[in-house]
Amino acid sequence: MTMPAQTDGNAPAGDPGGEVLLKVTGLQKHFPIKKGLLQRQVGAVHAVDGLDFEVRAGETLGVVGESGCGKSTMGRLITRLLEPTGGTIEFEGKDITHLGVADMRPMRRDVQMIFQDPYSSLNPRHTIGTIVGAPFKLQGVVPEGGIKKEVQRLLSVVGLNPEHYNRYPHEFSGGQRQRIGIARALALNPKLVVADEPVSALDVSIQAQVVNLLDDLQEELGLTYVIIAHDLSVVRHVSDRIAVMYLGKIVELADRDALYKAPMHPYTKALMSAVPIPDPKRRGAKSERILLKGDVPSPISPPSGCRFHTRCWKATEICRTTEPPLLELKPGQRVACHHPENFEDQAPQDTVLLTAAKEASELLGEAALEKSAETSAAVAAEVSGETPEPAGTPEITKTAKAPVTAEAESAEAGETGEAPETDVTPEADAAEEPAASAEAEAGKPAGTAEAGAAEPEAPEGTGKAPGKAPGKASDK
Ligand SMILES: Nc1ncnc2c1ncn2[C@@H]1O[C@H](COP(=O)(O)OP(=O)(O)OP(=O)(O)O)[C@@H](O)[C@H]1O
Repeated sequence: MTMPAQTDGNAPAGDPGGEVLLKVTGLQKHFPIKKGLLQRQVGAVHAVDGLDFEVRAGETLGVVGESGCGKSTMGRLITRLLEPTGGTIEFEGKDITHLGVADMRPMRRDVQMIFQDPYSSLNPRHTIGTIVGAPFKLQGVVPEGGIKKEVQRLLSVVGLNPEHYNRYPHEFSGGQRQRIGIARALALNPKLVVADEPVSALDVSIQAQVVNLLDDLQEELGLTYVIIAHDLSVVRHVSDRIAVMYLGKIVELADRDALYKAPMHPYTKALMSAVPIPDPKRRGAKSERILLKGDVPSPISPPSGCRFHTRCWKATEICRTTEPPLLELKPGQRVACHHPENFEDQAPQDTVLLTAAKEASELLGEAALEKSAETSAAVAAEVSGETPEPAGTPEITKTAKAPVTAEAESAEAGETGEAPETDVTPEADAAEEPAASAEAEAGKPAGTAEAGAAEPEAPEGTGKAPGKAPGKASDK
C-alpha cells in the first residue's frame, strides 16, 4: 500500500509520509476489577498502558502482537467505542479523547471499523440493503440518487452483485459477508478505517481476495488504515509501518521493510522468526526459530521495568527495574529496549543476565545468539569507529552466558514464573481468537485466570458508531 508524498512538516522526524491524521499520546485503558456486594474496585486489567503513535494520511499501520496484548482494545479506543482511562487521541489535530455522543457524531463519519467476524457482525434479520444503508439513516445523510442507489453502488465497489440488495446475510459466504461489512464501513466515505482482524475468520483462499480488496479500495478512495492482525504474513503484505505490541505497550514501531529485515526488539525478533518462509531453497536449512519461554504475564499485574524481561534472553537488572522508553534509534524505527538487536547496546554496563534470561537463551539456537552478538558488536564498533570483533568474542559471550549474581537472582525471584515453554506462532494465536462482534467484544471478560473473577466495565459508546451500530444495535 503506497503512501502519498509528504504534505506538510507534521510528520515525525525520520518518518517519510503524509499529514498526521491520528495522533495518540500516552493512551491507556484499564478495565476495573470489582468484587463483593459493594462492587469495590480491587484492581485493574492494564489492557492498554501508554501508547504513543501517529497514523498518517494514506498509510496503513499494521498492529501485531500475541493474543491479549491489547490490540483490539487499542482499536476500539481510537474509534472511540471505548472511553480511554488516560492519554489523548487527536484526529486531524482535534482532541477527541473525551468527546460526548453529540460531538462525536460528525467524527463517526470519518472513522469506521471493520470487525473480525462477518458472521456475528451482520444482523441476520436485515437485508444487506438495510445493513449497508443504515449509516446514512443514522447520520441523516441522503446521498445523491437516494440510499438504494448508493448502496447498490457500494455493493458493486466491494465486488458484490447490486441485484442482491434484498438478500439476507445467511445467503452469503464468509468472504462475501466481510465484503458487506466493508461496504457498510465505506458508506459514509470515511478517512480512517480500523480493521480488527479483518480476514482471520475467513478461509485462507478467501483471505487474499479480501486483503486485495482492501488494498484496491485504499488506492481508489485514498483511505488510511489501521489493520490489527496476529497473522504476520497478512500484516507484512498490507502495512507501510508496523507497531508491535506486548502486554499493553508498543515495543517497536517501524517501517515494514526495516522491521522484517532487522527487527530491533527481541520480542519482534521472536515473532518474526515464527513466520514460515515459503522458500524451497531454504528447505533443510538450520532453523533460527526463537522459542519464547512461558506465557504472556497477566495484564493485571504486569512485570516491572520492561514487560518482556521475564521472557527475554537478553534481560539484565536494568530491564527488571527501569522501563525502556520508545526511542527512535534508527530513522523511522522506534524501539523500547535496553539491549536492542541489530543495534548498539543501550546499557552496555549492565552485563549480568537475569535467571530468566539465562533460561530463555538456552532455548535459542547458538546461531541466533551468535548472529545477535555479531550485529550488536558491529553496530557498536561502527558507532565508536573501531573494527568490529568477530562473533562470539569474549565480551559478548560473557554477556550472554554470564553467571547470575546472588542479588540479581533473589531480586528477580517470583517474577519468572514456572509457566510451560510455549512457542509463539501465528497459528497458536489464531486458535485463541475470539469473535469480534461489537457486543461480544464489549462483554468479553479478561482472558486470564485472575481476570475471570473480574467484572468487565461496560464499554462506553458501544452501538453509537454508524459503522458498527447499524448492524449491531439493531441486531438484538
Ligand atoms: N471489557 C473488558 N473487561 C475486562 N478486561 C478486558 C475487556 N476487554 C478486554 N479485556 C482484557 O484486556 C486485555 C487485552 O484484550 P484485547 O482483546 O484488547 O487483546 P488482543 O490483543 O486484541 O487479543 P485478541 O487477539 O485475543 O483479541 C486482555 O487481557 C483482555 O482479557
